[in-house]
Amino acid sequence: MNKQLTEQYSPYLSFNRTEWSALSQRSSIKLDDIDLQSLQGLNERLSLSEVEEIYLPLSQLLNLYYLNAKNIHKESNQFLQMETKKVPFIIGIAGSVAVGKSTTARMIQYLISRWEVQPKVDLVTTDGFLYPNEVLESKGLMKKKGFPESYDIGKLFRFLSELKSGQSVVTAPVYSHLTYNIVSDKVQTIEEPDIVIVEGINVLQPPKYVKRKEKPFVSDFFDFSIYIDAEEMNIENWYKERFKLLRSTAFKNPKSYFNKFTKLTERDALEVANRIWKETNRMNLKKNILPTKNRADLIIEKGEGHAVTKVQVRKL
Ligand SMILES: Nc1ncnc2c1ncn2[C@@H]1O[C@H](COP(=O)(O)OP(=O)(O)O)[C@@H](O)[C@H]1O
Ligand SMILES: CC(C)(COP(=O)(O)O)[C@@H](O)C(=O)NCCC(=O)O
Repeated sequence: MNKQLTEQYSPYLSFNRTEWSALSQRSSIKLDDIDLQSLQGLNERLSLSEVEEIYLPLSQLLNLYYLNAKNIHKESNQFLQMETKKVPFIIGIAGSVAVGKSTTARMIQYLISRWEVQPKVDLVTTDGFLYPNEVLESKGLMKKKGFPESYDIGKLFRFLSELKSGQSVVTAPVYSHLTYNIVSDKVQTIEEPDIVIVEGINVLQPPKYVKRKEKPFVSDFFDFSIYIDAEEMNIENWYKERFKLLRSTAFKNPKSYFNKFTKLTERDALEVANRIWKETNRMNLKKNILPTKNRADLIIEKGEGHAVTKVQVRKL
């Protein structure tokens, strides 16, 4: 099929970088109104031109979806003669380990908080819904961290149901990348949010590990979902670069689960990163994450240096 026909039958509208970044001019949110230092503080590698050209238009599009969702919520409740409770707009962000989900989520959180309506926007990562290491060990799943079976998906459903039923205070469990485990005595408290961003590798996955078939998809609770994608080679490099960086920073903390790797030579440490990537993260990407890409409302394709090359938006 030629390109034009493929696009005609695709459920997505496709924008190359030039087309998408031209939308930046149409955005009512301007980079001048944004505290650039705070934005850069989110991730020192973040290029501000990338924020302006790619993430400002994205934030503007999310703003349209948000305002419309608020309207339809109010009007349909009036029609159904139901009380209109404050219910948060939920954005899901999916993609491989190391593709940039947390960075993108923090950036979107920041940009949303600068909207004229100044919504209260919270960010939750699904890491917190992993089973604690003790449980993973007993189930023989330590090398399958991040695979569907390593998450307490029932707990994630309960959390999302509480949010979507308008419960004013909701708590989420917390994961520490330092100890590589759930922090049993800590929770993240979310109070009266307008928007919640739920970021994680598993957020677009089907409920295949739930015994009762009638369980919903995690994404049934989302008002908008984003999948971040890149060539596997790039993601692997980003994973290894991050591993190298952490080795010279966070891993040095004696409390770090990975502290033992600081004692290895650079070559041996990279060998470990290589093994973890191949045996766990790459396998998970191929088997469980990439197949969920076409469930997203918007797909971001990234190339070298995290530069966005293409954005696809589901046709309405
Ligand atoms: N837009 C971006 N520009 C530059 N570097 C980025 C960007 N997004 C992510 N990174 C870098 O890529 C690596 C993986 O990003 P991270 O957000 O931690 O991924 P994930 O949450 O998907 O595991 C990190 O080292 C991060 O600094
Ligand atoms: C906890 C995670 C599954 C979550 O991934 P993230 O949402 O941070 O991309 C991942 O960071 C992880 O620990 N994967 C297992 C193998 C590894 O140590 O990378």
